[in-house]
Amino acid sequence: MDDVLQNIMDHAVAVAREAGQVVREALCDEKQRDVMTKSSTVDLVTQTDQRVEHLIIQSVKKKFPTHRFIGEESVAAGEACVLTDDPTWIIDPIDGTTNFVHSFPFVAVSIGFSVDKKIQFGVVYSCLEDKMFTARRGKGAFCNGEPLQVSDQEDVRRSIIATEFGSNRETETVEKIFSSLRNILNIPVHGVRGAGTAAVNMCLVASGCVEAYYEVGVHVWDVAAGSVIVEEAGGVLMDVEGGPVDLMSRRIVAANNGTVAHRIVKEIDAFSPTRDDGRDQ
Ligand SMILES: O=P(O)(O)OC[C@@]1(O)O[C@H](CO)[C@@H](O)[C@@H]1O
Ligand SMILES: [Mg+2]
Ligand SMILES: [Mg+2]
Repeated sequence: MDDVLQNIMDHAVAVAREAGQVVREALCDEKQRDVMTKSSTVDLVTQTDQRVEHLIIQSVKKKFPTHRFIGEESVAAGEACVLTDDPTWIIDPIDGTTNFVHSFPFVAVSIGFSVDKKIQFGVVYSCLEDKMFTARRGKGAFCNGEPLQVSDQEDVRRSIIATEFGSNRETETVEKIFSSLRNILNIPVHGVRGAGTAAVNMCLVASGCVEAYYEVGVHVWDVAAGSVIVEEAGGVLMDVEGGPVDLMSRRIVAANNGTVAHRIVKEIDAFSPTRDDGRDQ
């Protein structure tokens, strides 16, 4: 299985690079950034998202015809979002579509690969920075081939915390997001940041320049690849209420260590969006 998995991962890296090239080219063409909307007027999608997901899935199907897929835009088009024990590619063709539309320079192709419902490897290609983040379970995390290591900071007061505001603008949700943010700022922490993509935020944790990232409202395709990259860089994952993380729950804390993660959890005003797999929370 070892060599087989490496072969699959090599293909993921190659197709992520190819997809990133398409995204970079599309950035120069207004038409390919024309905006459509999904769950809300600020949940954006472009034909480039759809084109890139199609490219990745077709390329994988040719080489690995029995594998399954969970792709953001396929799910938006009505496909089921179900994780089975079968080999499954979990794809966000463009993580940071809003950034892409505005040429804000953090845009990633995110590919996680799961077997037995466990993420085996993750590939995040931050294509405008030309940074290829990779991690295979048990084999370490890398950026452009250089090993990654989380920050050794234990004191949340000396930390940078990353989060996002998401695309749900219902009053109650916005209130909760700001309540968590206020609590965390008031700890106080050195700063709060957000790249506009969950995948890149997680790679920033893995790289050691951000101590923790948390968000309620992410989807499995935003965080599948990043989850193994964080863990392989020495970090930890947990639910926003401190229990074990569940990638379908749309809630995540990714941190450099348990001390920082648990401290952040204390300040999060948690809520439970509808799960990606439609099961009860
Ligand atoms: O829609 P996209 O561009 O793939 O996802 C981007 C994003 O909005 O999704 C997450 C919330 O769903 C955020 O972390 C992130 O900023
Ligand atoms: Mg995304
Ligand atoms: Mg996306």
